[in-house]
Amino acid sequence: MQIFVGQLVHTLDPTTIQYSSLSVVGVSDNGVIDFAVHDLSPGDVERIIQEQLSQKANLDKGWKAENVKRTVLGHGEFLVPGFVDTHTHAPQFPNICRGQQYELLDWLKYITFPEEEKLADVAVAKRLYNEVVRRVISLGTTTCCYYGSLHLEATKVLADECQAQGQRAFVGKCNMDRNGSPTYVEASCSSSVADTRSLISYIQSLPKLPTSSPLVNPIITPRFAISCTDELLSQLGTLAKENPGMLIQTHISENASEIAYTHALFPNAPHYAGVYDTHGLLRDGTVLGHACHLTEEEVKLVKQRNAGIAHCPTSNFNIRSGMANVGKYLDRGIKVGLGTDCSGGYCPSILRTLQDACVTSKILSLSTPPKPLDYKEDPEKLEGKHLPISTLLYLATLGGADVCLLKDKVGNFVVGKEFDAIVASITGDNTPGEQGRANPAVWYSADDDIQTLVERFLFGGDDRNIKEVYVCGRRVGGWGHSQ
Ligand SMILES: O=c1[nH]c(=O)c2nc[nH]c2[nH]1
Repeated sequence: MQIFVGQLVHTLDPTTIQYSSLSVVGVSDNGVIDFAVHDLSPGDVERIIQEQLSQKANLDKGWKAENVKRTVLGHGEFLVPGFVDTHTHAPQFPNICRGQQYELLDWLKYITFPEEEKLADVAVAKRLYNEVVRRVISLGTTTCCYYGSLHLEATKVLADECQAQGQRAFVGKCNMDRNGSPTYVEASCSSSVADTRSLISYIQSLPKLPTSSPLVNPIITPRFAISCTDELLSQLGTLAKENPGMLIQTHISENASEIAYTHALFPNAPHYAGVYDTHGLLRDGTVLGHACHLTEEEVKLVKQRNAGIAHCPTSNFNIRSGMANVGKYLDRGIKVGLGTDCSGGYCPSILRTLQDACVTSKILSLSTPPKPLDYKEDPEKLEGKHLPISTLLYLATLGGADVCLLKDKVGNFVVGKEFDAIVASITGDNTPGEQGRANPAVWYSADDDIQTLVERFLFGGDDRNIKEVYVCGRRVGGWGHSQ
């Protein structure tokens, strides 16, 4: 068992955040949160720990209290639930920061497809994916939805890396049997589906966590409607039907030219979302990347099907796609998480994505027409307002977990969930010559309360402020972590 003693923050729903200036969290050897007691005064800590340990010993006579490892956090340190990245492209990482001069369709043609093509070589995949997964973990992402390239063998390597480095992940091989480039497109619909089936079997054979949940999961990944023939979408719909609990990820309604092209390719579909729906690909566990320009009818359909949205604001700004109205989606009860969308997005950190989600909501709120003087604002509603800290942290953690159908497993520190967590630390020393873990954007003061520490971390933090990263109770990263 491990016990963490210190400050903590987590969310319980989109508008409920819990700060605790002193908590005790016990994590069993299988990685599950055994107890969590908050808002303690320092004099209570030892008594609470001893009560919990003796309860454990009473329940299990063979259990020994001497195997307990204690981690006591310092003042500028606190526990945050591990981040969930609901949308990123592992083969595109070498392109991070390139290509912002293009919009989506040209960006795919000139920047993205030529890079993804390189993954035909498994040696490239081995070098690249080791680095990608390591970097993503170092930024506090404990669960990640990865798009791979079109290649089966390279995508197996990506799954192997997540497994080896201990990251909870959903890994999919992109399906694309049309509208790629002459050298980057799948040979046929049948080979695309056959490779997808092989990848699913391969990933399902990887070892499980001590809780018997899988660490790495397959995810069905039709790249987007434009890149899939009707036949391919139908066959992927059949595959989805055969695997009712399996996640599906794709792009939707990202930019104006993409939407127009989709309508031209699928003239009989009622709208973009309808293309996926009519092929059985819009359901609970579908992760829709972007969703910047959904029509009212599409919003209703997404809610009806209980699909989730990966909000990718950094990418949406970078390649000038649009702004997703996350406040509206949350008001309608649609599941929403955050996606870094590298390399449309130029930063693999969910913290950066959270900051851009905040900016998106502020721009949308500034673009809302002024309200009449007698207008009564509904305090429960988020649409038209800037998103509060509670909602931003929710999107980065529990909201993402909900999108990935993991809400009952991870996303906050509720007893019975698996311990996916970050130990954040904002006490870096900025004295000249003492570079250490210093982050010049974060100003630490010994007077800071937990709310202030959290604000500083969310808006100024980076990997220098991510001291430890845990997945299912096992330390997998953070600075100072050796592999
Ligand atoms: O941001 C994006 N990145 C991609 O790789 C992609 N493919 C289709 N649509 C896409 N959008």
